[in-house]
Amino acid sequence: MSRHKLIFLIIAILATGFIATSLVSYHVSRLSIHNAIVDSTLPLSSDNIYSEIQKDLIRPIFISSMMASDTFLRDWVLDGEAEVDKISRYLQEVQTQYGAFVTFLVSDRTSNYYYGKGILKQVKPGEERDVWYYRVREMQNPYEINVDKDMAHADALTIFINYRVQDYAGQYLGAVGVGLTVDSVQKLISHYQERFKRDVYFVDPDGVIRLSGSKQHAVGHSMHKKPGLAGIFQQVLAKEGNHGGSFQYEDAETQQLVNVRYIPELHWYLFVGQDEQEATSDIRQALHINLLLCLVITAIVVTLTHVALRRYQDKLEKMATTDTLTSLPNRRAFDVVINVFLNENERARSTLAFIVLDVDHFKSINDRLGHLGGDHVLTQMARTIKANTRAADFVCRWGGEEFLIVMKDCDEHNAMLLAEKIRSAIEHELVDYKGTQISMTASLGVAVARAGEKLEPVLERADQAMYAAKMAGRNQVSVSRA
Ligand SMILES: Nc1nc2c(ncn2[C@@H]2O[C@H](COP(=O)(O)OP(=O)(O)OP(=O)(O)O)[C@@H](O)[C@H]2O)c(=O)[nH]1
Repeated sequence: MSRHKLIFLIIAILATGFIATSLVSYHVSRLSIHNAIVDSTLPLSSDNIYSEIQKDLIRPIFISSMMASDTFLRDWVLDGEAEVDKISRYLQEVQTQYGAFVTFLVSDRTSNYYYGKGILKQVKPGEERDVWYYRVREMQNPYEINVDKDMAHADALTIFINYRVQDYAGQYLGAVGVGLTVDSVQKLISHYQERFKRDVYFVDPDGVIRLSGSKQHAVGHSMHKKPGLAGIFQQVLAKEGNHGGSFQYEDAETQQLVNVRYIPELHWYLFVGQDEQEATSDIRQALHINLLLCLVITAIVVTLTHVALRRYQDKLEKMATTDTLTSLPNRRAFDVVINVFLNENERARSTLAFIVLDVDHFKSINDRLGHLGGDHVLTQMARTIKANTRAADFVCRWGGEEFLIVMKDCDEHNAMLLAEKIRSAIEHELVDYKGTQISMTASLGVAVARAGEKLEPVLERADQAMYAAKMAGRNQVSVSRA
């Protein structure tokens, strides 16, 4: 497998592994957040809001019950409702004492609606605004909670506790009670909205939003005009017992989760919603960081692998093309570079010279010093040749005790000069081996490549020249003339 293919495979394996694990963990976290919101977070918020509302309503119920059983109030009605001042002062007093928004009394006998400032009006059976009174009059329960507009306070939306008043014999006398502004509920909604980043709003059975802390679900908007919510509202209404539940819908391409609960005291539905996208923004950020880390890790692994492979390959190439004894390039290295030399030579229309060098009587050196001694002499010989050639010349170990020198841009005359220089250097050098001084000679054959001449013939000529030098008595240079 090529290095590039291997690196591509590593990238593919790492990227697939990293992306798969990141995506799987993202989806698992998202699912668990989704389930947590649907199963516990939203129902819990809804429970909390509901219990806060109930808590807020207990005090006014208690005040209303106290008023309904008050002997002064009942006696005043039974005594013919004389001196309106007295009852309005009473109502005013209760209002300031207990911090109620409004206090009222409706007498069944006179139909008068009393409040802190006197008589507000008279209730009438056909009046839409007075429907509540006739409902209270007929009801079995001692009180009801009703959300309505308060006429005494410019039709402000008010939560009324309507308590039945009876005389000492249990005969119905009228209705009494207090009203609370919906401000406290509104504050509660805003508090939840800000603290838990949830949409909190109340919807009446007609689908109109009555109280809201959410900008998207403003007061007065209708559920039926909201594409995702309309269906949910229908489902809630269709459910038996008005129990509500958890739902989800798409809104402006984001997934919305909502919990709906019926608040019997208000006859409204409490909606607590959450944008799933917003709730999962942290894990989405974590996914992006994960993917970025994966990218960085993949890049590091790939770079390290590339560098390691490159070094290993270079080392292998060097090992394959270097002679281990002399550290000179070997014949394989010659095969690689010679084509480059030949091409360059042809392009430059220059001359390429070859020198084949063979150590004289090397067998006898081996015999005398042993094989290791022979190796030592060969290593030394390589150094001497290298020391007497230019950096641009190519020197390699050609075979056993044979060396080849290739010189670019070199004519026969210069090749002969160099060969002679090397021969002389070898002749005058004494190699020390374990205290024994060894002198050597070498025979060299020179051949210069003719224009267009192939490699084999010129090498053969250099070889023949070297043999000629041997034949002529060794320790000399011979040239093969083309
Ligand atoms: N120590 C050592 N000996 C080698 C190596 N390679 C070849 N030889 C020996 O070099 C010797 C070459 O001997 P011959 O080819 O007979 O030639 P020669 O003794 O040099 O005689 P002429 O070339 O005729 O001057 C052989 O005995 C080889 O075994 C090597 O790497 N190390």
